[in-house]
Amino acid sequence: MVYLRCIECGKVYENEEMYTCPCGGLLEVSLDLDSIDVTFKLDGNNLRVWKYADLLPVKIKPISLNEGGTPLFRAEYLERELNIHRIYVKHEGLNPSGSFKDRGMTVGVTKAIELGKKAVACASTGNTSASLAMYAAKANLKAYVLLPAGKVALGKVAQALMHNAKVIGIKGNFDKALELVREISRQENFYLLNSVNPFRLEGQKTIAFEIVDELGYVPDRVILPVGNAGNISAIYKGFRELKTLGLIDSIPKMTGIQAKGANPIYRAFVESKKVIEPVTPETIATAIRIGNPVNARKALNAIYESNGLAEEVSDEEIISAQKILAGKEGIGVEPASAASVAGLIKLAGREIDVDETVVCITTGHLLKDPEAVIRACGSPIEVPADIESIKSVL
Ligand SMILES: Cc1ncc(COP(=O)(O)O)c(C=O)c1O
Ligand SMILES: N[C@@H](CCOP(=O)(O)O)C(=O)O
Repeated sequence: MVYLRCIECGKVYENEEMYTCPCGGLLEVSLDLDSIDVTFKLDGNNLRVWKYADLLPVKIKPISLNEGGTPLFRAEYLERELNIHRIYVKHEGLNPSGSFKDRGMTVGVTKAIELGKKAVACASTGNTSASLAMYAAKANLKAYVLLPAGKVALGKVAQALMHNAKVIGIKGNFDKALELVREISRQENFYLLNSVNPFRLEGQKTIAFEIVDELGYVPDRVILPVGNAGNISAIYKGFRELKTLGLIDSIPKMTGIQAKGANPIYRAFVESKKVIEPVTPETIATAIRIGNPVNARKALNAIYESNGLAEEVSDEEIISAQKILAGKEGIGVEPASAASVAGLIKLAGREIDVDETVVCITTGHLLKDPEAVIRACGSPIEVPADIESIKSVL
């Protein structure tokens, strides 16, 4: 049996079509882990989201585009430079739409079908909309997307448009778009697929399952960028479930990295608070340009309960980490994704010991934001079409 449980008042609901508790608290899916027969093996084989179907709360055949199974790269350059023995990068940019959101959408869109919904909707800084549009197309559902106009990377808008979503830009930031889409979804009976939807987050918890599956053990620390804060909450839940099932015996320190200009969770953490003060967000990492993260409470719980931490990084540190990943490790990520590695660089030698095993999650692909690349690297050199001219710039 699947229930939704309020993380604030503990009340439990059988109604699957709720996003928050009447008390205002966030809901999470509560699985009866004692009665689930776990048939998958954490043996490193057949990695993909639906390998873990025993722990995914849907009853019908999934709407799937073969999401998950992303590589865990050893980051040897960073290991040498930072003097940390084992650093891995889990490249979620290699999911079908180019971000980790696909893990959530395969479950969320399947749930939409199960509930008999005809349309899905989201607010987005870009990746959620690209993923929503792709999975809605596959499921033959209508998709509606609200974006902060002019603040979304071009690759992501292109994806949402081509996959047939109705894309609406608003003169406001992501937080405003989310407020609006929540109300519109209520009025129009759209299934809301932002991370306030607890079923979507169930898909994202498979990142934790895959890390253990691929590595063969539990890392000491997982570092990831934090925007609306669903992913850190979902991954932590994944580790918690494996521990409750007796499949692992420790949980990594969940380490959330925010951009300096969009850092409410970092601010709450440094003041040991459980409640955030929203900020007006601004950062080059548009994917995490979020000032009032909806999952802040879940994320802060994940950080405190796992003995993790929150850190902030500047836009310069983000771009520098993006260049190191691309130029030294061969891993192409969008700016927000590089925040995890920027955080690692900042915390190395301070908070992170030399013998820790660290997994950094890179959340989105380099090609999502080509304009950021040109700003960081400049445009290609142009020369006349002759050997001498080419040689002169080698
Ligand atoms: C590329 C990328 N990285 C990180 C994040 C932050 O994830 P979350 O909102 O789950 O904290 C997002 C979206 O929010 C994203 O698109
Ligand atoms: N970066 C996100 C912001 C929305 O987050 P969500 O997890 O609540 O959907 C995006 O790609 O839109």
